[in-house]
Amino acid sequence: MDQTAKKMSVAKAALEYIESGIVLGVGTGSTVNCLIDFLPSLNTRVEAFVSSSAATTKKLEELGFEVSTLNDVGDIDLYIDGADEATKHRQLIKGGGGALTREKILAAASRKFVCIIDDSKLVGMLGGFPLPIEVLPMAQAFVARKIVKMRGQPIWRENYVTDNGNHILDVHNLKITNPPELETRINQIPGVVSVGIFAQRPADVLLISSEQGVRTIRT
Ligand SMILES: O=C[C@H](O)[C@H](O)[C@H](O)COP(=O)(O)O
Repeated sequence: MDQTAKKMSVAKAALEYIESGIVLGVGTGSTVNCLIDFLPSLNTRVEAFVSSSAATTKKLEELGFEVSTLNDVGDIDLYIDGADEATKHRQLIKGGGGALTREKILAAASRKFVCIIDDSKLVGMLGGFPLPIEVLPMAQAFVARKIVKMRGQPIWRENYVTDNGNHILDVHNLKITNPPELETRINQIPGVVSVGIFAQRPADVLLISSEQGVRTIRT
């Protein structure tokens, strides 16, 4: 089973969580794109869609779905998104596709967050994947110096601008032994818009696809 097949199978498993009449938050990335491709064949009727990125909005609209803003709908019943890394405690690194800030807002506004990954992303400790941090462009060098003091190696994602007009630092070689604590510490650096550690609001349900099928870890 190749990685695309694993992404499709975990996306399909997430469809079971979509009930009629709900407000559905849709994440960003190749795994979520598989989910979006399944949506037209869904029998249940979603009341409203909220999107975490311009790319996801475009894909939903191309399939004929109307996309609402978070301000329009209030809270989200269910948020489905992928991740770059996940632990069995459902803590995540996200933002490989640069959408971390809007994803974090949607996750925080959701009653239930279902994260869909393939087994290559399940890790014992977060940090093997370079940690994305969205920063205000004028604070980029300042934040980078602060991160170096934390013993990380920040690399500017060149020629990339987020949907919010900001920059991304990808931080290599960080030992994330205490994810919620590091999430707070990085969030407190002036100029940081958000950090790709999702530990204070972890996923409620983690679906992991492998050769053996889809496994569920939940609260
Ligand atoms: O900014 C992007 C998101 O956090 C994605 O959920 C994450 O990068 C995983 O994407 P993919 O499903 O393409 O591996």
